[in-house]
Amino acid sequence: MTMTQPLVLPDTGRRVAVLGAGSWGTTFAKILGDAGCSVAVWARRPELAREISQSRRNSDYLPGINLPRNVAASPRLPEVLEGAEHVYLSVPSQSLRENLRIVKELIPETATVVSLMKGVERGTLARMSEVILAELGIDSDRIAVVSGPNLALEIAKEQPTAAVVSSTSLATASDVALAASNRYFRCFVNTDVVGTEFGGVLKNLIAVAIGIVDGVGYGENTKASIITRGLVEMTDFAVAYGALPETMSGLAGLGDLIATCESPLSRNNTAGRLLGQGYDYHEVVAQMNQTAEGLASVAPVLELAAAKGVEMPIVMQVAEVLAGTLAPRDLAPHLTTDTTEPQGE
Ligand SMILES: NC(=O)c1ccc[n+]([C@@H]2O[C@H](COP(=O)([O-])OP(=O)(O)OC[C@H]3O[C@@H](n4cnc5c(N)ncnc54)[C@H](O)[C@@H]3O)[C@@H](O)[C@H]2O)c1
Ligand SMILES: O=P(O)(O)OC[C@H](O)CO
Repeated sequence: MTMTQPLVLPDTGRRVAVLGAGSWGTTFAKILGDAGCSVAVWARRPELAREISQSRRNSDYLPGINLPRNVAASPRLPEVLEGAEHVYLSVPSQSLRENLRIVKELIPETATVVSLMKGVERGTLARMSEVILAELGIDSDRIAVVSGPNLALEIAKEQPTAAVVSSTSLATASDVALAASNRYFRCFVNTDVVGTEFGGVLKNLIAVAIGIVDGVGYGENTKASIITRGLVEMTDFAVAYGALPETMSGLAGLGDLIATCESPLSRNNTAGRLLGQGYDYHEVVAQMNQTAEGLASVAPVLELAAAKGVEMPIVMQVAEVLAGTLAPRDLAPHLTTDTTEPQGE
């Protein structure tokens, strides 16, 4: 039996913790480390924790990327969370609640809790910040969310981009933005938590639609129509839930929509492409070895849309393709329920 080494971190700056050592958790740990923080990462698998701490690598998720020396990992939650000023959460959305129940007593009393996730919980229909609020029972001013055009591997290669940090407290958002901004990653702040979170959730669904038509072999007109009409659906939905329209035309809305729809690095886009190529839902899930949040968020988003009377024809068609009741080649942006509606507004 190989022993796991104790977590050793150079005391370079403020201590933060990242829970989840997949593509985004590890990339965000690098962002924080390169911004000067001392970063403890929770990796469920001891061998991954060892690779991160000893080789400064996470070769399964981020091949070829070197992590800074102020990032180390452990499978033991108490030593990861000890003294953390910020706790960044990057596990699959559907597993957040069960994970919070495990870590609740270990999170330092004054820590800010930050969601890096882009999903809605099935069953409760809760956004990730709402799950955090419900499970931890902390003041909403201690909760922040991060979202934007943030494809992990590009950022891990230090290609410059930006993100939005949102919290009901501007001071909390600014504090997180300061901790997470570095020479290749710039954080802007706002207090529109609803819009920032829903932007990240909804663009995943449109990216699945783009992947589907890509897999079918349709070209740029179809994709541009879906992106344009998709942004309308995203905005109608988010505004119905209290978001500011400008959030949807910013980094957390349009910005992330473009990045995710255009990139073969996107897992949602990839899952859609497999559907478009004729694989069914179960075959796609079996082929994906990373989290494609859009697949789980379709049903809760449609439930939320129905509750507010918001029409989402593209998301509805994605649900039908997933259910096997619509052929991928029949997914089309012109299949709105009301063709007299002004298009692209
Ligand atoms: N990868 C990106 O480019 C990116 C960018 C921005 C946001 N996000 C969001 O970050 C979140 C995490 O995505 P990711 O890309 O890191 O996914 P991933 O699939 O790369 O990694 C998920 C991690 O969670 C672990 N995990 C799986 N099931 C778990 C469970 N039940 N409990 C605890 N841990 C579990 C996995 O072992 C893995 O380490 C998602 O909500 C995603 O939408 C991802
Ligand atoms: O790989 P995806 O589809 O989960 O997208 C990753 C990020 O959310 C892009 O901003």
